[in-house]
Amino acid sequence: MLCIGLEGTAEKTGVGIVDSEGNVLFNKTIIYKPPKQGINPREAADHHAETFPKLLKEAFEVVDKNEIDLVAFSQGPGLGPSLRITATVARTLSLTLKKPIIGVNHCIAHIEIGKLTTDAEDPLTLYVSGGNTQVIAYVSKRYRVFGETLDIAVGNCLDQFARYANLPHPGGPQIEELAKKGKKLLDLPYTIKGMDIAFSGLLTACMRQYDAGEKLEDICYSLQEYAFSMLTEITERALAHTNKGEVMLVGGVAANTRLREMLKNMSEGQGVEFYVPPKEFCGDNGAMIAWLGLLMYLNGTKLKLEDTKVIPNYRTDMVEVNWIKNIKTKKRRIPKHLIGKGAEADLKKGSYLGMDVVIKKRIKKHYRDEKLDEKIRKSRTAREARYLSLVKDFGIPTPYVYDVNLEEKQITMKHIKGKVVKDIIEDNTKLAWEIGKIVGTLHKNGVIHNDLTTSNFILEEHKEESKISKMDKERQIYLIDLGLGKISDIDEDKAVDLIVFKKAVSSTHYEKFREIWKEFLEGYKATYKEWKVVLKLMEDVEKRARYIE
Ligand SMILES: C[C@@H](O)[C@H](NC(=O)OP(=O)(O)OC[C@H]1O[C@@H](n2cnc3c(N)ncnc32)[C@H](O)[C@@H]1O)C(=O)O
Ligand SMILES: Nc1ncnc2c1ncn2[C@@H]1O[C@H](COP(=O)(O)OP(=O)(O)OP(=O)(O)O)[C@@H](O)[C@H]1O
Ligand SMILES: [Fe+2]
Repeated sequence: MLCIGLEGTAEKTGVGIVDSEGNVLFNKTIIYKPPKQGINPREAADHHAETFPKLLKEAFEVVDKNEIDLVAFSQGPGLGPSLRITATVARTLSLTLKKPIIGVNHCIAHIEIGKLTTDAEDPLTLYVSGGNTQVIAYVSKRYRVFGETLDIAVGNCLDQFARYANLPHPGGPQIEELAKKGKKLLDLPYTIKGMDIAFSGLLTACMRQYDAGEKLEDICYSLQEYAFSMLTEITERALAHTNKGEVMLVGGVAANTRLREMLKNMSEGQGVEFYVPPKEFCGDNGAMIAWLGLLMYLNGTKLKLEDTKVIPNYRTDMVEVNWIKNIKTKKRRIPKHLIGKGAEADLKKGSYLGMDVVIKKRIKKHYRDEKLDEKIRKSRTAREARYLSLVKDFGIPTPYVYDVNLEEKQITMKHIKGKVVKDIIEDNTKLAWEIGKIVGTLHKNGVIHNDLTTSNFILEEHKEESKISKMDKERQIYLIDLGLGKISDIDEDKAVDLIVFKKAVSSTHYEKFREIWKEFLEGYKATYKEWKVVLKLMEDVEKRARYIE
């Protein structure tokens, strides 16, 4: 069976033909070069209208058009005008050839072509391009987004900086070349919120450095080091969270050698495989649309012509996956001598003045520039120790800190005997109410956690019944992992704290998401009286990173 795929979500026009065995018979992409002020959606759409007929002619010179059995097109996410032209061309083609039509999700197409062209089977995927930045994993019948950008995509950040510095579009490859000649690491913002990330602060800071006359090579070097370390870190965080055994890098920015090197290095450190598709299949292309179209069609998806409307904000987790059947899942393994291995730290049991303790050591990350790595690990260790003590004063249970060693980047704290809330919350959603209360208390006191997930709460175990006094009967939930915490009374910071938690819950506890989120909000509202402002802002921030018509 042969499928022709049309890609046209933004400024690239792509046509590909793939057979049901996964052989790519034709694949060509033509990029629209935008004027200096950036992509104008109408002009990008005009480019598609001119380019599709040319590409189709070429494709049908390689494969007889009468042999085509299926027409697939990118239905979203993307720019409205571009998507509409692509859909129109696809409808016309389907009617002319009298063959069925199928609309596919562009982001998932990037992942599936990656799986086709590498040995990856069930990877955690970092998808980085001009329009998207997401960390995605397949869990329980859907591709779920564990982390993503809260503002602009990384490719967009690179392209916007390039334009500011008078470099041609697309900026990514230009910056990569210049970065090779840069040596000095500038001081720039490094923004991580749980498994989410933000780039606009980094972009503005680079523009200011350029205005101040810093060498362009050094800015490019620093921009790459910061942006790619941040991306590698959120991927590592999602890896520690999902325990997947493979990492894959896809999207246009996957062409970058430095980013590949960092992710490979991180994957080795976590003992998992790393994959990246050949360059032809990293950026937008028609073959990926054709291949996903085939997978869906052969597994029963049929689309009526009236259902071919474009979906500009088509989310990765909206797609019901029917083509993944028997999956061979590899798992990340935690070394035996540790009680836990997070994204940042190794956790070991120990003893301190006769007490049971946990030693949390932030280990060196060899993928990061050495100076940047030292700075991050030191400041987070100091911060975590400080905040664990600080929030105790608000009545929030945290493990007692016995010792802090900044040289070793190590904290010795009380060992909380119990279960991580992530493993038990689905059977006891009321725990979310308690978490809401803890977060409400933090916010009331002007503290932001910045890494709220159900892995960062521990429910203390019951002591032996006979030894329990009345007061002890109330089991306590302990808050841990405060390395990203900060003092702030800014409502937007509080809103982002909730977004981070919401996303962690919706990707991890999808079946109980509504109940957990409802309980959480009730606990939060009961504790923090300014909740209304925060919830309103949450909606605004959530909208920011989406495509709009
Ligand atoms: C919605 C869709 O249209 C959009 N497509 C897209 O952004 O094109 P893609 O081909 O996946 O990626 C282009 C981006 O990839 C960057 N890029 C290309 N080569 C690069 C390199 N060597 N280093 C860094 N970035 C690079 C470009 O600067 C540009 O931002 C997307 O996938 O989000
Ligand atoms: N004081 C403690 N007592 C008992 N177990 C703990 C304690 N601190 C951490 N742990 C265990 O170790 C795991 C990882 O700890 P933590 O989240 O602090 O590390 P991390 O590297 O910062 O993780 P992340 O991947 O969230 O960044 C926890 O989920 C928990 O299971
Ligand atoms: Fe793309």
